Amino acid sequence: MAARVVGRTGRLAAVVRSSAVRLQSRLHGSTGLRSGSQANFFPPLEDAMLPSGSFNNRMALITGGGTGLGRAMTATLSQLGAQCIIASRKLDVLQRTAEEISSQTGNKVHAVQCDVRDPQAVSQCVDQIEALTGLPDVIINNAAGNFVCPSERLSPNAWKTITDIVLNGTAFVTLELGKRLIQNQKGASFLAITTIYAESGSGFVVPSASAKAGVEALYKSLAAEWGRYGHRFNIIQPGPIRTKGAFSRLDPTGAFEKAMIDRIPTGRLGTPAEIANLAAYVSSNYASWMSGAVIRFDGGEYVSLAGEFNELRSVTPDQWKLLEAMIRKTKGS
Ligand SMILES: CCCCCCCCCCC/C=C\C=C\C(=O)SCCNC(=O)CCNC(=O)[C@H](O)C(C)(C)COP(=O)(O)OP(=O)(O)OC[C@H]1O[C@@H](n2cnc3c(N)ncnc32)[C@H](O)[C@@H]1OP(=O)(O)O
Ligand SMILES: NC(=O)C1=CN([C@@H]2O[C@H](COP(=O)(O)OP(=O)(O)OC[C@H]3O[C@@H](n4cnc5c(N)ncnc54)[C@H](OP(=O)(O)O)[C@@H]3O)[C@@H](O)[C@H]2O)C=CC1
Repeated sequence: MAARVVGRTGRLAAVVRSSAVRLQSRLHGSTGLRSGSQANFFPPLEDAMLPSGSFNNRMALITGGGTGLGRAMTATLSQLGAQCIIASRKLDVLQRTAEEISSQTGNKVHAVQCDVRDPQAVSQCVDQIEALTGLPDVIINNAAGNFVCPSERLSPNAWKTITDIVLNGTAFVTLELGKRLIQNQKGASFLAITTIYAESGSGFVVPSASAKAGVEALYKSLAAEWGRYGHRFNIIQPGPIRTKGAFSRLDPTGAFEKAMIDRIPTGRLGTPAEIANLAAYVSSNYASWMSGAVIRFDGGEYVSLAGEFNELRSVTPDQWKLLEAMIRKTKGS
């Protein structure tokens, strides 16, 4: 009897070990067990979700709107009728994006140069915006900087650069616009784009994690304080969505993409159009009762990373039979 149990236990250990090996090999990029075919259940819809004209006569400022997710949000808002202003450091990039989007949607997109780390530049940028369109109804704080780096290799200036762009930049833009909106008794929707690890923290992107957590505290605090002025503050935490800006700095060799997709329950990355639809909804009057919300939009990645037992997804039905038999055999403690 004892020999039978030992034999079974040995076999079980072997199958579990081989599962672990397969799991490791998935993590390191060789052929995995999961094909990601569950992505077929979750096809992204790319067209604008809100009724056309939802943003007619509305002005939207999108920081970092020249590239990546900011560009997609600008395109969607513009398609829905908004007059957009995009602001960041590279005027040529902004102007190209503005022209491309304007020519597709027929709605004006303005390009304004601004380094959000510099409060004076932010103030001048808001002067320009007031002159161009008046104060905006929609503000999306999307500009960011990031790179993967072991924390022991970070210089003080590396820390300062990321936290200045992400936390101070968001604060300067939000406070400058907030004060002027309050003075003019005009309401607005503020949205900040953070990340799922703003909540958990993450090694190797510590300045970004710290600054994004600060942005979330800022937005939740102002949601409570400035509702009385007609301002809503919300946060979207995107999971991985392929953009040149993010992927070139966070996975420069592409070695981690497969492992990342394997841990996402919906089996795929998000798309810029999907986040643009969510940002448009949150910024629209359809969401006028939404304030102080933190919306995770990540295909399930966060809960997948968090659950201690989630690796058991790689246990096969046959292995489960053995595990269950062992568990059922256990009597007492
Ligand atoms: C298991 C792994 C999984 C991998 C997943 C991959 C994909 C994941 C997707 C999910 C993403 C989640 C969150 C994403 C959050 C983001 O914010 S992505 C957006 C990224 N976009 C950008 O960063 C665009 C803007 N970035 C920049 O302009 C620059 O990169 C920078 C550095 C942020 C700012 O530029 P600049 O002001 O010109 O700064 P520099 O003068 O170049 O540098 C300032 C100091 O920083 C030091 N530095 C710069 N790069 C590095 C580096 N790679 N490593 C270490 N240090 C660096 C630089 O040396 C300066 O410091 P010193 O003066 O002391 O030398
Ligand atoms: N892509 C992803 O998987 C994820 C992205 N995010 C977040 O989404 C947002 C957009 O990222 P993404 O589109 O991927 O990456 P991008 O690199 O394309 O976007 C970052 C933008 O920020 C602007 N920017 C950077 N520094 C400054 C500055 N000092 N002043 C003004 N603008 C600045 C850049 O423009 P310029 O260089 O002209 O200044 C750029 O347009 C960020 O907040 C990021 O943290 C969060 C989670 C996942």
